Amino acid sequence: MNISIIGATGYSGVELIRLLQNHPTAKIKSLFASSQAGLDLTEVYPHLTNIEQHTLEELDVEKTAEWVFLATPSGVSAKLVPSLLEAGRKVIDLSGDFRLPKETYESWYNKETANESDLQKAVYGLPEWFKEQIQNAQLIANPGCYPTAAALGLAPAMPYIDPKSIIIDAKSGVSGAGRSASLATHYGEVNENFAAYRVANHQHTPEIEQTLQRVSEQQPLITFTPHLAPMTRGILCTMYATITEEVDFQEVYKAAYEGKPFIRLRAEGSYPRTKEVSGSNYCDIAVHVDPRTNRLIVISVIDNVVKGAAGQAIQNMNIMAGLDETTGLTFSPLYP
Ligand SMILES: NC(=O)C1=CN([C@@H]2O[C@H](COP(=O)(O)OP(=O)(O)OC[C@H]3O[C@@H](n4cnc5c(N)ncnc54)[C@H](OP(=O)(O)O)[C@@H]3O)[C@@H](O)[C@H]2O)C=CC1
Ligand SMILES: CC(=O)N[C@@H](CCC(=O)OP(=O)(O)O)C(=O)O
Repeated sequence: MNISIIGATGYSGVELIRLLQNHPTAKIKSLFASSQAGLDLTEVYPHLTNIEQHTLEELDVEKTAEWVFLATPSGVSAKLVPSLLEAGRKVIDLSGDFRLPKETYESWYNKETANESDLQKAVYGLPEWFKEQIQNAQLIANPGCYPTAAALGLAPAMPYIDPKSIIIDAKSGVSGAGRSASLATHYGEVNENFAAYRVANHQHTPEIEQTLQRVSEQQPLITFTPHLAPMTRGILCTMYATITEEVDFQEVYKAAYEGKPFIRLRAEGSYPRTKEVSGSNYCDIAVHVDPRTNRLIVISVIDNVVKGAAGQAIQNMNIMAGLDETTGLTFSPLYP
């Protein structure tokens, strides 16, 4: 399987490079960048010295291989994907451009996306819930990092909770914001610091609602509050919802995720931590029930650049290619 990565110099791009090294049938053929095109990969990432030898190229659709991963900022793939599909490529887009209906995307991202007919071609790549559709897709909209952690954590509970009562309190490491320098992610601003951001207007809100609606008969209305935590990798979501039907939630989750290799349902009432999934494609989930408030409380953790981006993208590629979905992804988290 010959691979091209567009946006290879970003954090998700370089994570794709790391993970694809463990893949038995994938081979990186070309890496494309934008402002850093023309440099050797090792000039941008010296940790890959003697491991990957590539010159970063300026994008040319003709030069892309059969499998294309787009790890570019929002707005870029909306323009590139139509010509990649036209050229017969199989495309996995890590950005938000193909995840939402046009109007919803444009109002939450404040930019234009592709036209309706191209948007219709995309399959939402959350394998634990949409594997069948992914098998036949030519274009995957790889889920966002927060939506992956939140939807995997809440989906099994949807029939038994009030969909309008959901509160998602999420914390992300700084790599979620990408590699470009910014004041918000500057060491002096993030270290020993902790803050909420984009309260009531984060672009992942409609994506989480859309997924929870697709996996149930419910119309959720969520409160989603992201926070920036002083760590490099990881997302932890603590999620609250009012219980409408008393069931054994541990059993409900066990049944929902049986045979799903990357979901690790932890003991009821336990406390998954971000380091326990760091560098891996696992999503660890624990359910708690608070009888005093009649609320379900779910904790879910992922590595934002692996299950939240590059790892999930490779899981999708495996499914599209008819391989076992775990191919090249069965390594342990990096601990401590
Ligand atoms: N970081 C994360 O945890 C997650 C990220 N994502 C999504 O994945 C995508 C990539 O994110 P991330 O890796 O963090 O981003 P980075 O900012 O780290 O990297 C962006 C990459 O895109 C390239 N690029 C920038 N502008 C253009 C352009 N106009 N045309 C082509 N290439 C361009 C850059 O190239 P150069 O260096 O040469 O300028 C760089 O390789 C985003 O859409 C993001 O939302 C999704 C889930 C999680
Ligand atoms: C910590 C941090 O800044 N995280 C980013 C995650 C963005 C992302 O993944 O963007 P998509 O919308 O393309 O999925 C954010 O909150 O915007």
